[in-house]
Amino acid sequence: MTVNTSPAREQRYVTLPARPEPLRLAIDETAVVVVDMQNAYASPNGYLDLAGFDISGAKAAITAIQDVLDVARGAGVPVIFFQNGWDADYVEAGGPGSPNWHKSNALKTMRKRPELQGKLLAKGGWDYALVDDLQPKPGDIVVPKTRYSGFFNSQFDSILRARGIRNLVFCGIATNVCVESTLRDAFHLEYFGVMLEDATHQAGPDYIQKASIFNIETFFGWVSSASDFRRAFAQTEAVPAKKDSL
Ligand SMILES: C/C(=C/NC(N)=O)C(=O)O
Repeated sequence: MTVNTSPAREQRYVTLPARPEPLRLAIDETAVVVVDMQNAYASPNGYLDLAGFDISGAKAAITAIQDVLDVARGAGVPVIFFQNGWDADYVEAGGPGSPNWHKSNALKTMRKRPELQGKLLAKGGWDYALVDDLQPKPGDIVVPKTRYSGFFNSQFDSILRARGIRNLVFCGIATNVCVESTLRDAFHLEYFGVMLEDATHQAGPDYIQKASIFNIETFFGWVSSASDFRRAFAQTEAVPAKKDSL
């Protein structure tokens, strides 16, 4: 039985300009991760907007992500969408025994405004849906999640390991919550995480975006941009397979 399903073949690499240093990535070991680009986080009258967060940067992030996905799909890089939320009865959100019940601003907003009950981040509803401008295409993967980190209680790690993915390119909303939480967990699980800063938007004031960027480039991973991602893939390097492995 042959266990390794990838035959020895040419390896393709890109060198992504990044801080604190450029990253040379094997394309076959890389995935793009789109975090929670749902109406809840990126549309007027979605959860973040209703909860009083400034979502004015979401439009620019959507445009940048569209460009990143265009490049990724063209290069055969897997695209993985996270979709954050809970069943319509909010059982998955956890009750008063869960810190999530106390910290989730979506749950708190619904308790404050009972007319919103059942609307925010509920599976099947408009708020939970991915935004129209970033709909998955055939071959993309959608991973539901119920907490900030995409690794927690989800299929994400198994999906990555089964495909030999080691490098994760992050975009989405919110930089300082689900993007950073997932990238931190990626670091602890030995994945290389890079965030495309202009393809993200924070939940909170501008300094929060800067704080996340500092954390990521100093402690947990690398920071690059959507335009550098495109430029890097325009200069793909092919390394022929070694003769003795043919
Ligand atoms: C504040 C918040 C952020 N989520 C995210 N996708 O980063 C939440 O879900 O409450």
